[in-house]
Amino acid sequence: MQTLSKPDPKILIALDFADQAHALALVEQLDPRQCRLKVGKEMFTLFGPEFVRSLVKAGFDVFLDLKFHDIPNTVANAVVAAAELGVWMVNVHASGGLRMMKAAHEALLPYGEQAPLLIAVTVLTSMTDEDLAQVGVSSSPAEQVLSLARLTRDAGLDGVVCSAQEASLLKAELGANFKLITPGIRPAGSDAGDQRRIMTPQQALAAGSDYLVIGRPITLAPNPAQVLADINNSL
Ligand SMILES: O=c1ccn([C@@H]2O[C@H](COP(=O)(O)O)[C@@H](O)[C@H]2O)c(=O)[nH]1
Repeated sequence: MQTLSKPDPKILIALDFADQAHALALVEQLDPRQCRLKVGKEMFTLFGPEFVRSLVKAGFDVFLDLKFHDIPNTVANAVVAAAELGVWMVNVHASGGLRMMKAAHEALLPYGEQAPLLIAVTVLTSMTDEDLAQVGVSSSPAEQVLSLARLTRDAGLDGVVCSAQEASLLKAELGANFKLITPGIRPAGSDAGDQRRIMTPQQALAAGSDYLVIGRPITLAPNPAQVLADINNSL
């Protein structure tokens, strides 16, 4: 008997809306086999866990992008709370340190196969050399991303958030199974906005990104479902 493998959509749509009805109108046009959804700080703060549960109930894999950064005990309890929501992926800040990341990883072990993927943010895709220098980091973004990605791997996490510009370096250094989630994706000709380390969807996938986070180029488009379909077809 032939077994059908579960679809593994590469695009994670960042739902960054101040209005829940607007977000849900977009979600209704989407198919969980074609994309996953990302809920970040804006929508979680406005609409809370109930909003996340409604997306999970509608059949979507949800990346809860709250970037936890706190003492180990607090972060461990926060990722457990995320697991209880049934999300597919959750994240912490790698700069919270090795002990913090290990505590988060260990807190999810009782969930076994049901645990969400646990990843760590390295250097925000909005940041340049100059931004890093202003917060006391003298390394380049690529050096800092690699150093934090190694720490993340040592803590036992599943992967990192980085820019696609660092993807080929990280795949070569950390191996194929260490997942790379890359925001800062901009289809050719679209506005970079506040993002600085950007790549097109096609370049990002070729460089080794596992999942592409795309927000405004899809959500602000007149026909978001068509833009999603066009990007998926181009990959
Ligand atoms: O380094 C990071 C980490 C997270 N993000 C988030 O991704 C989306 C990107 O949205 P766009 O509209 O495509 O710029 C957004 O929710 C960020 O909070 C990131 O951009 N960079």
